[in-house]
Amino acid sequence: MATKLHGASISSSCHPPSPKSSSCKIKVITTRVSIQRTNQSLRRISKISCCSEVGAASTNSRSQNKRPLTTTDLTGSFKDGSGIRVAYQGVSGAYSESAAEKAYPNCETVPCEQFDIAFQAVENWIADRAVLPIENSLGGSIHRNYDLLLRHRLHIVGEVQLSVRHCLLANHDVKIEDLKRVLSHPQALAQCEHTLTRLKVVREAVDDTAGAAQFVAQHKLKDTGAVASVGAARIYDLNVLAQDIQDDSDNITRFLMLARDPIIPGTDRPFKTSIVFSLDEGPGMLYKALAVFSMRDINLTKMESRPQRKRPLVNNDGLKHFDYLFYCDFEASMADYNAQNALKHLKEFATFLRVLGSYPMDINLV
Ligand SMILES: O=C(O)C(=O)C[C@]1(C(=O)O)C=C[C@@H](O)C=C1
Repeated sequence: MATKLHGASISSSCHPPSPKSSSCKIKVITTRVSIQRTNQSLRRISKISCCSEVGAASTNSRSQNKRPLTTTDLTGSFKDGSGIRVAYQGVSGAYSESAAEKAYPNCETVPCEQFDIAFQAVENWIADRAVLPIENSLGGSIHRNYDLLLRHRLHIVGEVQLSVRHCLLANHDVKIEDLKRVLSHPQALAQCEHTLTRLKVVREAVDDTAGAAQFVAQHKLKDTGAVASVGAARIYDLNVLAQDIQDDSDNITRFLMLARDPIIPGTDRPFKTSIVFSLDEGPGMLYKALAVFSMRDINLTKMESRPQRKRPLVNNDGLKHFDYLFYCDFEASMADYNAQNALKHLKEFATFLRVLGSYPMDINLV
């Protein structure tokens, strides 16, 4: 199983690949990730270093053997995910890993201890993509990840909707009535509220669903179960005591795919764009902001407001108000003039505006 990346494994002192900086990065990876991984990274990093030297005048034999970049180098492997390393929060068997595999079927998944580490793994070129759960049809928004989107500089390059079917897992000789405690990710516990209330068990939140399964198995617990996937049951050799224990059979989590660079938005298929903005305080300000979309017939699919962490309170004529950031998804590509005009219009009065990404909509639910 892959080693989980943790905070200390990511050094912010290493920067995007250049022939000079890659040795520094390799050192970081060598100490933390499995040897096999390191070799793959070495190959990848040396390939990138090679590319960055294309065209440089040099007479040594290494330079003479270099071939020019082709379109396939730029796009080929990213199509089916082979050669891509995708960072996710959790351990093997987490739903985020399944989301990564749905988006990039042949990718190499990189488990990370926290969401923040997954972002840093991409920023520091340890991974090529990060996958991030952002909202669930039963549990709602994953607020922390909205905050992380703004704190980091990654771009949204895709979305994946995954049907999440939770199981109640326990060690092999444990019966459902033996359970006094159930471990899982807080979102998963919230999604199984009814079942867990009926069982009268104590709920304990842990970092991810598969991590809960791993803990129960490793410690051979007899009075504790885990809410996790059927895949996690297989990986950690646990018994499935109950299947589909989520409160509603339609339990869908939406994940975002993040990369260092944005993709070029297209108009060949349905696209979605995610933005974040802030406004001055005053009557009708949000109404005015949303009107830039409605007057152009652009459909909004999601709206989320989060307090501005650095200045939560604004002073308005002696009255203090919370100052908000508005996250908004709309159904249009940034290649579309209509969308460009809407944002130009919004920018005229928004106090802050950032496009988080323009990416193909996921229309296949798995
Ligand atoms: O713990 C996991 O398996 C995750 O991938 C995280 C997560 C989440 O954060 O929402 C993903 C999907 C489910 O909604 C439950 C948990």
